[in-house]
Amino acid sequence: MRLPHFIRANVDSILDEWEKFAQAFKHAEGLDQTALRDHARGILLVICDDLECEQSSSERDEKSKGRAPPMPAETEAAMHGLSRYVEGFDVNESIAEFRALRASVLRLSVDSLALPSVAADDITRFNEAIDQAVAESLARFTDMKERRNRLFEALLSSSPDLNYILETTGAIIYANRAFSDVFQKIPAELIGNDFRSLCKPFVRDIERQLKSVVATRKTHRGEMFTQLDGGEERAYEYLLVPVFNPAGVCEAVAGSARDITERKASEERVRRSANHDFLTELPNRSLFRERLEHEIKHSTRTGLPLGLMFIDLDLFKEVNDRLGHAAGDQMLQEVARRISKCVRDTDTVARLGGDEFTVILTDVTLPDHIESIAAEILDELRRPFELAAGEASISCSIGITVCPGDGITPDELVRNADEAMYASKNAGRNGYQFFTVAMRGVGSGGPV
Ligand SMILES: Nc1nc2c(ncn2[C@@H]2O[C@H](COP(=O)(O)OP(=O)(O)OP(=O)(O)O)[C@@H](O)[C@H]2O)c(=O)[nH]1
Repeated sequence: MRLPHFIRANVDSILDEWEKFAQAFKHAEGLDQTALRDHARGILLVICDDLECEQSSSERDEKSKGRAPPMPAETEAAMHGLSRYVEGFDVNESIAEFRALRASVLRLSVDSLALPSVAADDITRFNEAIDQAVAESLARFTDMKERRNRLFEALLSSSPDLNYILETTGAIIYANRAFSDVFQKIPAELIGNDFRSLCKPFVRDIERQLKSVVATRKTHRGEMFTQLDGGEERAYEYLLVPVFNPAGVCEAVAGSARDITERKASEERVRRSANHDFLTELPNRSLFRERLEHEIKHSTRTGLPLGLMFIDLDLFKEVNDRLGHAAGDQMLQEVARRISKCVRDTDTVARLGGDEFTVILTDVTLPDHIESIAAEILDELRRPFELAAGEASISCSIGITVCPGDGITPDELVRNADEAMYASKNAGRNGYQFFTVAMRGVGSGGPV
């Protein structure tokens, strides 16, 4: 009996035997019998057709050297390679399927005593045909794999994010274009380099995080601010992700980093605009309240008094009326600068709105300190203002209260300073007054 006839007559038994083996593959899980068997049956039948054709001695020679005549585009074996790629098989599993198929055919043909009558030539040709099928299947499989690699490479290369893969020791396995651009290299130059040697400014952090990702097997997320390319400082958010081999061992760490400098700057602008006055860039009313509460607690803790000043420009309306609103704005900006110059960085100058400013003086060790700053502010504001629309002069009225002497809550202190400022206006402007109990209820007393 010829081998092709044996295979055709026993194809189901051969496939039953083969299937027991093929089902054990990790990636065969979830595949039904039809999907698993389809190509195996097809491949066997194609081989049978081939064995049944006469073969010249030169064809036999070529085939035995692995040079079969060119096949049509999609042979059954090539389709097998494509399916196995899509189903997620690995190369070894794919090759093992063919070995098992060969073994099943040969063993069953021996067991059923068909062998003595099977022509030796059929066996040789069968082996060659199986080798040919392996080659076709693998060619298609690797073709797909290479294509996928090419596409992933294109995807990663075109990404503006920095993408890279590291050995667990820190050596670079892969770096995309954005990553290598930052270090002013081409990607190939980076392969094999130790990642830590590129990132000197934060080498300790990276070393610690790399170890931790490998040890904990968990993704690490972080943000860093650095001058990676020696230029201006930039902000990055980054991920370090452990990559596991099929045995579950962490074999590499995949990293990506995104430049978030612009986003951070815009968040900072939003944060500032919520807390700062647009015109003068000083803290606004809400930040002033927050700082005052904070400084009262600080004063209670340290036992050092705190001074609060309310400053209102005198007859500011006349500047607006004479030189225009824009000139008034310019004066308010300059007033903010001049007041800020009179105090320490740790003090707070705020604009509550209109022509009203406040100053929180912290850690007042000498009682005279507040008075001398008030005098300095008065002097500063008395100096003429060179505005775009012309020269202008102004003065201001200042009300002062002290914590804990005059009060210990924000509301009390604000009311006191406001009333003292009104007392100063009433006393003829261009001066300062400390709060006294006698002033209570005389000023505007509005809430701040
Ligand atoms: N240019 C400009 N003017 C403002 C702004 N906010 C408020 N003003 C003006 O500031 C002036 C404040 O006037 P008031 O404080 O009521 O009175 P004043 O003229 O300063 O007089 P006294 O406070 O009584 O000394 C008003 O004319 C407002 O229109 C601003 O952002 N820019």
